[in-house]
Amino acid sequence: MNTDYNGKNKFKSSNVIRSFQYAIQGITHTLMKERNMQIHVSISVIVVFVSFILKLSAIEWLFILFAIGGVFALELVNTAIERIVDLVTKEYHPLAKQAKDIAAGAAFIYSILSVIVGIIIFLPKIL
Ligand SMILES: Nc1ncnc2c1ncn2[C@@H]1O[C@H](COP(=O)(O)OP(=O)(O)OP(=O)(O)O)[C@@H](O)[C@H]1O
Repeated sequence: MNTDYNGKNKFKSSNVIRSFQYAIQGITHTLMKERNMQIHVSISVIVVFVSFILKLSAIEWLFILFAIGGVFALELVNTAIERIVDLVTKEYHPLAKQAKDIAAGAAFIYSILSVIVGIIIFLPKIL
């Protein structure tokens, strides 16, 4: 294990800027490799564009931004869990399936919630 007696990782960054760079690397990797993330980004661009056109209120913008940010964040966590599972085993294992499916379930629930938020905000304006 790459940890000392304090549980610190020997790869741990001591530099805040470098930590941000690693986070951006993680986001970029997910954007390049995960189809779901690419779909989220495409939909988010359209949603933000429509939000500007429809001149949302500040509260409506907050809901939209939390919906978009939450979906991105959960997709990143979901991808991280997929990577860890694949690191641990390439063989079929029921716990590997549970871990991946539960993480996917979390992302799915937030996506559904975001769609509902979108319907509540946009539908009355469009009708
Ligand atoms: N090692 C494994 N053991 C058992 N089941 C697995 C294992 N790896 C993946 N699975 C299952 O196979 C299915 C497909 O998994 P996969 O890793 O391709 O992710 P996914 O659900 O297609 O997500 P994404 O499209 O985001 O990559 C899921 O139900 C997952 O739980």
